Amino acid sequence: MFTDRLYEKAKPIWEAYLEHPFVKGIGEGSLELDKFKFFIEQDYLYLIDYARVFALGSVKATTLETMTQFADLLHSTLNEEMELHRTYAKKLGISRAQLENTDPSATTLAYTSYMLNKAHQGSDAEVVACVLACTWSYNFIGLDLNQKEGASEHERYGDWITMYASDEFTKLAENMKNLMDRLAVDKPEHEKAYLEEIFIHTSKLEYLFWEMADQKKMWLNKSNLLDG
Ligand SMILES: Cc1ncc(C[n+]2csc(CCO)c2C)c(N)n1
Repeated sequence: MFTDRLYEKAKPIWEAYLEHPFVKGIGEGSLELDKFKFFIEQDYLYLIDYARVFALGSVKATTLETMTQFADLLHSTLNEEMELHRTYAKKLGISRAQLENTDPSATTLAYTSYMLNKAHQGSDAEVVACVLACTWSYNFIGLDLNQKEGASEHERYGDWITMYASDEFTKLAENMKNLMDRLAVDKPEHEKAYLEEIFIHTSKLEYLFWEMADQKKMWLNKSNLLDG
């Protein structure tokens, strides 16, 4: 399967997610709230553009089945994924207006701009390659964290783990992998290599996103010259 090839290539990056202090902090329930708050705010902005990528997928789909699949993903992003963030934001004292008016960090801009660019330029297969690492890697992380005794019952981050490790979410990730396999199967090698490049770039951007949240980094690490 094409997605087996993608996984083999991305494996060192994906394994590094599990060792990342932000991800480990979610699993152990020890992550500082200010870092999680920063993540939720940036991720909300990310999700708005991510939803747009799914909308582009519906436009580019060549079968009604694929069109429906993208439309379902658009719906679940706006209503389930973003609802989890709205619920967390409420608990953290962030208003809805505040959520929508956050300034994007350099990493958020890089990631969303990259996905939108590749999705606009490409076909439905490139659209799936753009969004695959996000959905699949969150399920990969959720399932790993959920193996730890009591992790899903943690007061702070238990809901987060439960959502991404759920059967429903696992099925969503599986459906997306199947769609990638279906769309890639007849493509010539140079197109497969291009899809793989997008998958690796987005896998790296996922790592940068964890790093950004852990450091609460807007533009630069040590100076606030470019902030504000
Ligand atoms: C940086 C970042 N990457 C991936 C996700 C995960 N994610 C984005 S939309 C969606 C639902 C439909 O696939 C999921 C699981 C995230 N929240 N933030």
